[in-house]
Amino acid sequence: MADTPPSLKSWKVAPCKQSLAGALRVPGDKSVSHRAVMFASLADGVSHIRGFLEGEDTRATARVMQQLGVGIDTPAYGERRVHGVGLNGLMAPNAALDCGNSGTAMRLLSGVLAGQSFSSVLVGDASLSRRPMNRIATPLRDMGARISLSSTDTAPIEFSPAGKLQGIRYRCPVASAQVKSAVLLAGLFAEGTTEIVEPVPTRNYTEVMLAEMGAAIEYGDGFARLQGGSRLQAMDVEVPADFSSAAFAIVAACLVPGSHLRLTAVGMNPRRTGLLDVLRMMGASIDITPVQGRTELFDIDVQASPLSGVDVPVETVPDMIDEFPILFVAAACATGITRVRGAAELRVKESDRIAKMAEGLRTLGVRVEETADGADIHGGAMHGGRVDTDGDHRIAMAFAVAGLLAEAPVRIEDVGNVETSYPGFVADFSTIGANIEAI
Ligand SMILES: O=C(O)C1=C[C@@H](OP(=O)(O)O)[C@@H](O)[C@H](O)C1
Ligand SMILES: C=C(OP(=O)(O)O)C(=O)O
Repeated sequence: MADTPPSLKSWKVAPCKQSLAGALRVPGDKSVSHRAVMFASLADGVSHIRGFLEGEDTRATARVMQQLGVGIDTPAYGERRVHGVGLNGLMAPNAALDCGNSGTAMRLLSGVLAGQSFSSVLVGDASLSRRPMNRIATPLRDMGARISLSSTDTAPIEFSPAGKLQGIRYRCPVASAQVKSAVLLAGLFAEGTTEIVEPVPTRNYTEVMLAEMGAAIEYGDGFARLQGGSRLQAMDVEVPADFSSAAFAIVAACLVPGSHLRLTAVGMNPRRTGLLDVLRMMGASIDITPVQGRTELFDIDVQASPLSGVDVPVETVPDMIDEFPILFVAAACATGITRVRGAAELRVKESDRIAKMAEGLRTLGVRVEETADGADIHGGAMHGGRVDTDGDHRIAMAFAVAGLLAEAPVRIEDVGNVETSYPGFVADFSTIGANIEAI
C-alpha cells in the first residue's frame, strides 16, 4: 500500500495523566545542517558532517547541491561526506532545483546561484511558493544578479547568467538571517567587499562558519563584511542538537505538573535562545549546564512550575522567532495575559503562524486577540477538539504539547511536515511519557 500523503496524516494526543521524565537528545540543528552541507560544497577538499539533521528541509539542500555537481555520500544516518568543488566548481543543473518546504534552503541557495555563470530555477512546495522572495531578489539585483520572480514576488526564482557581481553595502530592512546569509553568499562571488547591516542582530551561523572555513570576513552584533573571492577550506562539522526542536519538550516539561526533563547537547547560540529568557520571566525553572569539554553544547534541565503571563520584550522577538507557536501554548496554560508584539514576520513563515495559533487555541477554548504583529493570549483551561496546521511543522508540534494539557483528546490534522525539522518527534515524546498516536 502507498504511504499516506503527508496532508492526510493526523495525530491524536491524549491528555497527559502522569509527569514527563527522562533525557532526550533531539535531532541536529537545522540552520547549521543547511549551512554545513552548502558551504562544504563550495569548499576546497572533503568535509565530514556528523549529527546532520535527517529532515526533509536539509535533505533538500543536500539534493540541490548534488544536482549542482557536488559529490555527497551518506556513510551513516546523520552523516555526510561532502566532496567540495571549490568556489567556482558548481555545474549547471539539468532540472529545476526543489527546496521543498524550506525557506532557508531557497533563500541561501539564491545567494549562491546569483553568482553563477549558468541559468537555474529554484522551486518549492505550495507553502514555500507563497513566501516573499523580493527580500532577497532586491539586494541580489543591486549586486548585478539577473533574477526573475513570479508576479507576486514569490518562487519560482529564475537565475540567468550575469556579469561578475559587485559587492554592496546593504542595510537590511527586515531582521532576517536568511537575507543576511543570501547577501553574504553572493558576496563570495562578487568583486570587492560586501557589507550588511541588520536592523536587529540575528543568528550568526553563516558568519561564524565562513570564518572557520577561512573566508576573509569580519562581523559583530548586527553587521558583517566579507571580501569577495574568499576561498573556503573543507571543515569537519559536529552539528549540535537543535534548540528549536528542544523547545517543544522544554515547554511540555514546564507545563505538565511534576515533570523533570533533561535536553542534552543542545546548541545555544544566544540569537536563538530568547524563549528561555521569556519562560524564566514567566516563572519557569530551567537550569543550563555546559557539556564537559564541549563549550558550545549545553544540557538543559527543566522542572515543572506554574507560569504567569508576561509582555514578551519586543527586542527578544528575533531571538525566538521559530518558538512563538510553542510560546503561545505556554501562554495559554499560564495565569493572566501574555502579550506578543513586533512579530509580524510570523505571518510569512510556513503558515501565518499568528492566525493559525489563534485559530487552533480558540478551537480549544482559549481566548486570543490577534493584532497585526502579535496577539494577546489569555491563560485558561483547554478542552479537546480538532485543530488544523496548514501543513506547518511547528504548529503541529505546538498543538501536540497543547494536547498533553487539554482536558480531552486533541486531534491535529496535516502533520506530515514535522518530518522537515524533527523526524522522530512522536517517538521522542513517547519516551518521556506522552501519548501521541499517528492516525
Ligand atoms: O537562517 C536560518 O537558518 C533561519 C532564519 C530564520 O528565518 P528568517 O531569516 O526569515 O527570520 C528562521 O525562521 C528559520 O527557521 C531559519
Ligand atoms: C521558518 C522556518 O524555516 P524555514 O524558513 O527554513 O522554512 C522554521 O523552521 O520554523
